[in-house]
Amino acid sequence: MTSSASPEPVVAVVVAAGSGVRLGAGAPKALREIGGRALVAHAVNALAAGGVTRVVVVSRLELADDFDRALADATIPWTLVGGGAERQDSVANGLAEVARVEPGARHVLVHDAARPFVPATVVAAVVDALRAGAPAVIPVTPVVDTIRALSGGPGASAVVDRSVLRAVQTPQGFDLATLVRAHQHVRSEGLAVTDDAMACEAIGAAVTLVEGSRDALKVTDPFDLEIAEAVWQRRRHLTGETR
Ligand SMILES: Nc1ccn([C@@H]2O[C@H](COP(=O)(O)OP(=O)(O)OP(=O)(O)O)[C@@H](O)[C@H]2O)c(=O)n1
Ligand SMILES: C[C@](O)(CO)[C@H](O)COP(=O)(O)O
Repeated sequence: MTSSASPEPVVAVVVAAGSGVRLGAGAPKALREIGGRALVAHAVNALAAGGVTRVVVVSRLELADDFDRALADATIPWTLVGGGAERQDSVANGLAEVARVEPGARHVLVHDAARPFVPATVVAAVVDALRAGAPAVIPVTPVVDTIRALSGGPGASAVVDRSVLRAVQTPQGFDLATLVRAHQHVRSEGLAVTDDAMACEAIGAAVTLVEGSRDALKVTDPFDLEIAEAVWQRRRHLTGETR
């Protein structure tokens, strides 16, 4: 007799509560539109295409009505919670909501709304590695430029071996209990982390790397928005999607 149990839910926290300072004046970054759809909606749909079944979107609550409209036709269920002063605080708020809406979840992804076009294959690779038992999984891409580290006096620098460097992306995937414990540790120790894998490493969890994609670029400044538009145009012509 084979089990017909449905696969376990895969929940994601989508962090969208940043100020978008580097992007400059205009609509909040997560609500900027490409192809008539907000970046946060593209990000949620990208996660759904990779197997995510529910999302908790962490936003600036004063923008809740705008997020409701932006996510009205999202392809999976979502709930909205308020963000915090730093990205790690927003993640912590999202994790608290995950415990409320999906109490049985064992795994969680954390994704930047600022990475709207992560390919489904990358999302699926993160989920697969989690299901294979990894406590923390991050997508990474090679570094393509020659890199120098600033060192010593003014103008001093030294080349760094780029073959051992990787650029880290999201969605990052975690054993949920591990990530919750990691964020408790970060908060109690007053640590600042720029991603959630750092938090898990701080409590000794091993971090597994999977192949990322340049399509998963983070929209940080106006140039990135132009690149993201080009990624969307390419996808639109390949898939015929109109939005
Ligand atoms: N307090 C914060 C800060 C960031 N983020 C989210 O974390 C992701 C990555 O952050 P970043 O690209 O730095 O976005 P911003 O912080 O908005 O950008 P900036 O630093 O230019 O203000 C974004 O989706 C952003 O919305 C968040 O939810 N809460
Ligand atoms: C989480 C992240 O996208 C991984 O590269 C990155 O650390 C976010 O940094 P930001 O300064 O909050 O954009």
